[in-house]
Amino acid sequence: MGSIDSNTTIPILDFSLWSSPQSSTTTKQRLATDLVAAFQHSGFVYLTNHGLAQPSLSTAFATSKRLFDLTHEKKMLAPHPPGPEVHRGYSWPGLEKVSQHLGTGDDKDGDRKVAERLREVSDCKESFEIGSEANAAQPNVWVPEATLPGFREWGTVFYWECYGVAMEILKAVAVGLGVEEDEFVKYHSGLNCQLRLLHYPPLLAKDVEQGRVARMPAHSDWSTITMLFQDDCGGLEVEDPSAPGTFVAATPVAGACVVNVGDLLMRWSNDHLKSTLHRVSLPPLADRFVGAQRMTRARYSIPFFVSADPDALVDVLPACTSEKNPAKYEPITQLEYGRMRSSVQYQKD
Ligand SMILES: O=C(O)CCC(=O)C(=O)O
Ligand SMILES: [Fe+2]
Repeated sequence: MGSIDSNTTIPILDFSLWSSPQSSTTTKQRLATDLVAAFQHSGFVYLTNHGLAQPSLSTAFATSKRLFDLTHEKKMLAPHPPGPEVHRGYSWPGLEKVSQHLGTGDDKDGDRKVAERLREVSDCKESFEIGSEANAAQPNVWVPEATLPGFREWGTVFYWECYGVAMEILKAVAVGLGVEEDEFVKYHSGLNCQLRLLHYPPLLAKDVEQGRVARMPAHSDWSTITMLFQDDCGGLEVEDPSAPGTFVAATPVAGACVVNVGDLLMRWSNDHLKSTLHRVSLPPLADRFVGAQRMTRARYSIPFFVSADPDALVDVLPACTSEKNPAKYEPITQLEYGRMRSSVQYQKD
């Protein structure tokens, strides 16, 4: 499981140094260099003044709560379609893990036992996935308007707000790597990003302490980058790439967006930028467990996965290679890459 090292910090950068119209070229360049350095060393950064206004974020969290407060039956009016192809709509607690485990097919008895065990821990998280309305391959699955008025409109507008900020971040990454500002943006029309609402319901402290439940196990993201908004609960932990097995608490920083490198950008940059393992564990403070049946508090988070267009050809940037460090990867389209990753995911454990 590894230990937690709270002394190691994830850098905090003021993104207005990049995006403000008053910023000089030198200031922008410095921010871009610092951003790339953070992505190179930790794979994670906090951005303050990222450009998403506080009222918009407050509305996003309030909307997420309105959604998850609906009854199970109402949320199930927008179910995540079965199978690995389409990631849209509502995933009820336990679905994602169970379907991963049941996908292997070659050890039915083992699969069943794992699934049963996971059902016992089924309250670990629920999620709702939203994409671009233009993405015909991944059609959105909406809760009916009468059930959750305004949800569809909010989701559509917020998706594009996140996209706008993401493109500024990708421009800064490009400049920090010494390539054309639009090097990544040109492959990200916004068609293929994914907005996820996450709710981690309260857990019984003793179940957690005895290791029967987890919130989200360690993983890396498949995206180019991920932007993550989290409430003040805490629990996100990030592996220190220089000390594998050591996880650092990504403590909530008020108003900041956590941004991390995904696997696709790691490949694009010839492993120069790190797609770091991260997980959601328990809120760290003892005072968040209260009462006789001590429970952890609930947690809400909102990741926005910034993904390249399906036909984007992801080829290692020459700027990230040298004679001593040639390209480690063949060119691959985002679509092929995604397929390769989901087939591996469905085979493993
Ligand atoms: O909830 C969080 O803070 C992290 C979520 C996450 O890592 C993911 O959805 O990939
Ligand atoms: Fe993640």
